[in-house]
Amino acid sequence: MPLSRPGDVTLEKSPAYFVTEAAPARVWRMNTSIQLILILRDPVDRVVSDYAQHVHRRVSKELPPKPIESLVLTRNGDGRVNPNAKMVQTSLYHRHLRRWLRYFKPDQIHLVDGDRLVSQPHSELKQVEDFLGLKRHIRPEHFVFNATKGFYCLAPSVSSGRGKKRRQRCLGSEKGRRHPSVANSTLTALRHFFAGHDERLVQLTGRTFDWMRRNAQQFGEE
Ligand SMILES: Nc1ncnc2c1ncn2[C@@H]1O[C@H](COP(=O)(O)OS(=O)(=O)O)[C@@H](OP(=O)(O)O)[C@H]1O
Repeated sequence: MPLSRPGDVTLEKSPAYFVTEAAPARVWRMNTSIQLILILRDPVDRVVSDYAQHVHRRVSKELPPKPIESLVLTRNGDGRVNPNAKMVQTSLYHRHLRRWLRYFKPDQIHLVDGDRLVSQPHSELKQVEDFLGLKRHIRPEHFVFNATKGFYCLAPSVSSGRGKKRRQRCLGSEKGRRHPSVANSTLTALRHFFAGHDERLVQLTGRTFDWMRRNAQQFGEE
C-alpha cells in the first residue's frame, strides 16, 4: 500500500486478491477495519472476458489460442462444465466471498454491480462514495459515453490536465476489448452451471443481480 497521511483515502485494486486463498488473512493482519470493494459481473461474461485475455496473450506471443471448450468444459466431450477449471473457479463468487467473510464483517464489504458500472457508472460510484463516507462529489455529467470505445469515459471537465490538455479519459485499450465469439452450446452450458450457484450468492449477500433474474427466467421455465 502507498504511504498515506491522516485523512487520506487510499485505494488499491488487485483483482487477484479476491480469489487468492491467503489474501483475506494477510489483509486482516494489515488492517482489521479496512473497507473492501468487490465488483461482481455476470459470471459467464467474466469467463468470456478471461478467455479474451487468453486469446490476446497467445496472439501477442504468435501462438494459436486454445479453444474455450478445452479451458472450461470436461475432457470427455459430454459438453458439461468442468467445475475445477481455473476460469470457472474464479467465477464461483460465493466460495471466494465466504472466505473473506471469515475475517471481515459484511458491512466492511461493498458490492458493486459490474454490469451496471458499465451501463450507469454514476449511480454505482455514488454508492461507493457513500460506503467510503466521502462527500458526494461525482455527478452524472462527469461521464460521457464514448461510442468508439463502447464505454463511458471521464469528461474533460474532470480530467487532471490543464487548459487544452483537458480531454476525455477512458480506460486503456486492454480494458473492454471485444469479446471473442463463443459457441451457443458452450455459453448455455456455462449459464446452466452458474445458475446453480446464484442462490448461494443471494443467501450470502442478500443481493439479486440482473444476471440472476435472466438465468431464472431462462432456466426456471425449462
Ligand atoms: N468505462 C469502462 N471502460 C472500459 N472497461 C470498463 C469500463 N467500465 C467497466 N469496464 C469493464 O472493466 C472490465 C475490466 O475490469 P478489470 O480492469 O477489473 O479487470 S482486470 O484488471 O483486467 O482483471 C472490462 O471487462 P472486459 O469488457 O471483459 O474487458 C469492462 O467490461
